[in-house]
Amino acid sequence: MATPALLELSGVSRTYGEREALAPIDLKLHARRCVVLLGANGSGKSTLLRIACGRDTPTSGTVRLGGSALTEEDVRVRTQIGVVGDQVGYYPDLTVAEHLHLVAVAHGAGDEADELVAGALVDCRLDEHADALPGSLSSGQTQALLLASVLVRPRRLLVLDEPEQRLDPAARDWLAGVLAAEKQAGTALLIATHHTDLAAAVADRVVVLREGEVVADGKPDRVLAGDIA
Ligand SMILES: Nc1ncnc2c1ncn2[C@@H]1O[C@H](COP(=O)(O)OP(=O)(O)OP(=O)(O)O)[C@@H](O)[C@H]1O
Repeated sequence: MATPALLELSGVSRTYGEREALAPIDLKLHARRCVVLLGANGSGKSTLLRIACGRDTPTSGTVRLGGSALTEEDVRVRTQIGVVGDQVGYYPDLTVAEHLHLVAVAHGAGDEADELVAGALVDCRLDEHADALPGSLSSGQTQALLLASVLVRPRRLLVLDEPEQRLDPAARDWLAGVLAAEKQAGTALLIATHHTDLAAAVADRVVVLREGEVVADGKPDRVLAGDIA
């Protein structure tokens, strides 16, 4: 019997006023799999991601995570999702390590919090900045801190909106490695990006949006080669 999808969007659309930002879309995402959304500015990627992580309500359709309906109100279901988006959130008076420790404990970590933080600091190349205040980090290091923040918490799904932003090419390679390890560990990944290199490195499936419509959908090599229009 086929394994049920972890995340299932059925007939999901989003309209703002008269404007249809996202036409009805079906999308299934399984554990250990990565779907990457590509598309020009304004094509609907972030809209889809916000709905997929329960931060916005679709105009039509349903979202299910692990078989349960995902709604803006249902914290129990949403807590299984780690999100990296536009918002930069940290306590400015806590050090990088203290911030990560707080996030870990807030998500239920006990004695293992120190180990989780130490691992995320190394994985995100922040170990030399553990005692720095977040405000003193470079923009790329700040992006790494946002990623580290989702690695110290339990997660079945990561929803990442342009996780490569502010990262230099070497750091983008590092990011691809971290995301590959996440998949290996069983996490499902839904990512919006403008970097086809990242899509080629981590995606199992690439979906291209144009003005809210899916215009290509398939395996990365075929979609990125332009075989699927
Ligand atoms: N809160 C909102 N109110 C009104 N319109 C919105 C809102 N959010 C998004 N839109 C519109 O929906 C469309 C899709 O936007 P969205 O942010 O999803 O695109 P995107 O593909 O993520 O773009 P980018 O690559 O620039 O991040 C755009 O036309 C945008 O103006």
